[in-house]
Amino acid sequence: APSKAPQSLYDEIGGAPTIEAITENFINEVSFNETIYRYFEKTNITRFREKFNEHLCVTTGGPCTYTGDTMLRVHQGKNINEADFNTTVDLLVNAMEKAGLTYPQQNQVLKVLAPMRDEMLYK
Ligand code: HEM
Repeated sequence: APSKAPQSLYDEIGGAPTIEAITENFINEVSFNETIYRYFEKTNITRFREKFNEHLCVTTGGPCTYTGDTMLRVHQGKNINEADFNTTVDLLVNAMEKAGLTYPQQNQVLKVLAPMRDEMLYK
């Protein structure tokens, strides 16, 4: 039998509805975390939702184009420290958990995001 092409993580987790659920959960998590919410006080949430969603779609191998700014540019001037970065990752993990991703699926996402860390810290 012909072998099937490997499914992307995007397809495996349920595609667009799941990505949208993660984004929505993440926004919710941030809004309940005083320390991290502080960074987002002046943020246009409509834009953030759209760009974060696209970014997550691309991160999971989905059929999207990211139209936002680079991670460096977006987080520049915020002087994000390691503790706050780690807290934000925890919030993202909660968001993925609540969207039904398994532990290995969550780790796959974090593995793709990990190299972007240096573009965000202390800029
Ligand atoms: C875990 C890795 C992270 C990813 C993948 C990520 C991704 C993104 C994306 C895609 C945007 C939207 C870009 C755009 O509008 O063009 C954004 C915006 C933003 N991010 Fe992150 N981010 C991460 C970590 C963080 C952390 C650790 C903080 C702060 C503690 C943070 C604070 C912000 C803020 C405040 C904005 C809105 C920018 C603004 O209002 O000017 N992000 N991020």
